[in-house]
Amino acid sequence: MNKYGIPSNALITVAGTVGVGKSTLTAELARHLGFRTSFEKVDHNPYLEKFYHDFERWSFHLQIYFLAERFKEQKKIFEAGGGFVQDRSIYEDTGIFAKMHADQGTMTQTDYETYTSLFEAMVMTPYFPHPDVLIYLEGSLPSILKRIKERGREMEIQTDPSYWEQMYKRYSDWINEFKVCPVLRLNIDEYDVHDPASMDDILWKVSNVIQKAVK
Ligand SMILES: Nc1ncnc2c1ncn2[C@@H]1O[C@H](COP(=O)(O)OP(=O)(O)O)[C@@H](O)[C@H]1O
Ligand SMILES: Nc1ncnc2c1ncn2[C@H]1C[C@H](O)[C@@H](COP(=O)(O)O)O1
Repeated sequence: MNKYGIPSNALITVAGTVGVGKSTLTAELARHLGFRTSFEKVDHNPYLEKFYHDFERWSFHLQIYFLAERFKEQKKIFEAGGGFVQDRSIYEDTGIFAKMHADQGTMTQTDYETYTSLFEAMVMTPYFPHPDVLIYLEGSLPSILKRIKERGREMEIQTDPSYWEQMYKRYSDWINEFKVCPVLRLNIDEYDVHDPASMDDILWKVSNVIQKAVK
C-alpha cells in the first residue's frame, strides 16, 4: 500500500485516442507508485507501418497481432498479481479500431466477425482481470493533432486528418457507454506530468475511484 491507499496489486489502465498522452502518463504514474508498466509495442510491430499504407490489405493482420500482444500482456499482469499501469486497454482495440475499420469497409465483415469471436473467447478466461480503474484522457482535437505531429511518427503524420477526426468522435461515444470498470476522466489541459503536485492530485483521484468501487 502507498500513501494514496491504492492497493499494491491494482491494475490501472490508461485509455484515449492516439497521441493524447497515454504512454507519458503511464510511465509517470508507474514511477510514482512503484508499479510496473505494460506498454504497446509500436517500434517492433511488423504490420503497423504497412497498415497505414494500405488499411484494407493489413487491418485484419494488425488486429490479430495487437490482440495477441495484449493478451500476452494481460497474462503477464495476471501472473504477476497486478501492480501495473497499462498503456491502452484491449477494449479499445475492439470497440474503436476494429469496429471503425469494419464500419468504413477497410476490414471485411467476415474478418471482423472472426476477430470479434476470437476476442470474446479470449476475454472469457481467468487471465482477464478487469482494470481497477480506467483513466480516460480527453482534450481538444487540435491539441491532440498537434501532439501527433510533434511526436513525429511519419506514418501517423502522413495519415489523412479525417482518420483522427473519426477516431476522436468514436472515442467520445465509446467512453460514454463504457461500463466494464470504473472510469476516471482527465482533461489533458488540466494536469502536468512534470509537476509532482499535479501527479499527486491524479493519484488521489485514482484512489477515490478505486475506494468508491469497492464499497
Ligand atoms: N501532458 C503533456 N503535455 C505536453 N505534451 C505531452 C503531454 N503528454 C504527452 N505529451 C506529448 O504528446 C505526444 C504524444 O504523447 P504519448 O504519451 O506518446 O501519447 P499516446 O501514448 O496517447 O499516443 C508526445 O510527443 C508526448 O511527449
Ligand atoms: N487495435 C489497433 N488497430 C489499429 N491501430 C492501432 C491499434 N492499436 C494501436 N494502434 C496504432 C495507433 C498508433 O499509430 C499506434 C500506437 O498507439 P498510441 O495511441 O500512440 O499508443 O498504434
